Formats: sequence, C-alpha cells, structure tokens
Amino acid sequence: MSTHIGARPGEIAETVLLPGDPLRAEWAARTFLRDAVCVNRVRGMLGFTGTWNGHRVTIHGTGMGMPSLSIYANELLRDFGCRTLIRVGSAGAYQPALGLRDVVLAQAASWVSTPSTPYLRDLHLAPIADWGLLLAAHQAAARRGTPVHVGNILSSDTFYTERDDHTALLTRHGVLAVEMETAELYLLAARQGARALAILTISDHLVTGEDLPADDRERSFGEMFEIALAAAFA
Ligand SMILES: O=P(O)(O)O[C@H]1O[C@H](CO)[C@@H](O)[C@H]1O
Ligand SMILES: O=c1cc[nH]c(=O)[nH]1
Repeated sequence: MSTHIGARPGEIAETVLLPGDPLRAEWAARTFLRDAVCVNRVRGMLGFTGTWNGHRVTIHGTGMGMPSLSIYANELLRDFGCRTLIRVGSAGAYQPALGLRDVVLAQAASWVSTPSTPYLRDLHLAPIADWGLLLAAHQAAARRGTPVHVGNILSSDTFYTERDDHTALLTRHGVLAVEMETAELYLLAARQGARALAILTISDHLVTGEDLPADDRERSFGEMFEIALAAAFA
C-alpha cells in the first residue's frame, strides 16, 4: 500500500494505463481486461488489474490536473515499481484539421507550469514521449486503420482560461490539443527512467466550439485503449 493507493504488493502490474476519470478506468477494465480485479478504491480513485492477451496490466484513474496525476504516478513508479505508464485521456482541439473523436499521440507536451517547475528552477526541459512507445502506438493505429495526429500538445493547469489569446497562439504554433496531465507524466517518467506516452481522444474543439456529451467522454474512447494496449506489449 502507498499513501493514496490501497493495493497490496504485487497487485499492480508493471504496465499501467492512466485515464483521468476513474469511471473510465472501470469501464475500460471491464471492456478490455480478463479477470479484472479492483485493486484501489482510496478516495474513489478506482484501479483495476487484469490481463490483456495474457499480459498483466493495471488501469488506474489519475483525477484531473497535474498535481493529482503527480500523486498517482509518483506512487506507481516509486512504491509499485511500474515501468510503463500510458495516459489515455480526452483533449480539446486547436487545429482545424482535427475532429471530434480523432486520436492524438502526444509527441511532446508544452506547459506554463507543472508540479516539477520548482525542482527544475530555470531549466525548461521538453517533456517528450518515449520513442519506442510512440512508434509502437503509431504502428498499432496504422494496423487498425485508425488515423492519428502526432505532435505537440499543451498540458494546462486550467480548464477555464481567462487568456483568450492563448488559443490563437497555440493554433499558430501547430499545437494539436490541450489537456491537463501529460507534461508532468513525461517529466516524472524521465526522472524515474520509465516509459510514458499519452494517447488522447478529442472531446471538444476550441476553435469550432463543438463538443461531446459527458457520457461519450466516459465510454466512447475504446480505440485509444486498444492502441495503448497494443503499444505497451509490442
Ligand atoms: O479525460 P481526462 O483523462 O480526465 O483528461 C481531460 O479531461 C479533464 C478535463 O475535463 C482533464 O483531466 C483533462 O486532461
Ligand atoms: O483539458 C481539457 C480536456 C478536454 N477539453 C479541453 O478543452 N480541455
């Protein structure tokens, strides 16, 4: 057990898929894993361990935002020895070429601040995906015939921004989408010598204003889980 994860030693797999939403973790575990067992309920942050094609895998919620993700990723890396962390999340699109339900592989994650900022002081490290996972995810998507967008995203501390000028700036710099966890996940994985990748599904569009209802955000994102599982065990 760790401070925020009630699993016993050995109950968490080395490979963990990390949706922000704990109910998405439950849905994905029931949909994609065999013999899934709930291994964490502390604070309602559900985690499940089962197998996929014979491989042990855990699907665990992170909550919303980098401080929450940081708690779970730190404990998974330090206390449970996890080596591969793949975020499976929703994101808002900045580019006209992206549509609702499109899949994004986050090659890098820009940030204004992260929980690592105080440690890094004046260093602006580029949080990047593990190359092997990124390549494997791209290949898995190609095999499935799922088109993916690969590139830079923004990990924001805010869902509701007062900086309306940011959207135009980010669109102009080719940033694909915004979400709230990946930059810190990539920095923590780099610090601990682990592999990380974020696979995102577009739930709303910052330029056109389109969006998906909450129920869809919880349940209709199966493709990114299938790509994540295939990439993790490639
Ligand atoms: O769908 P999840 O994985 O929670 O990700 C996105 O959705 C939440 C905001 O609605 C933030 O956590 C953001 O990163
Ligand atoms: O953080 C997020 C996630 C989805 N959509 C957004 O606009 N922001």
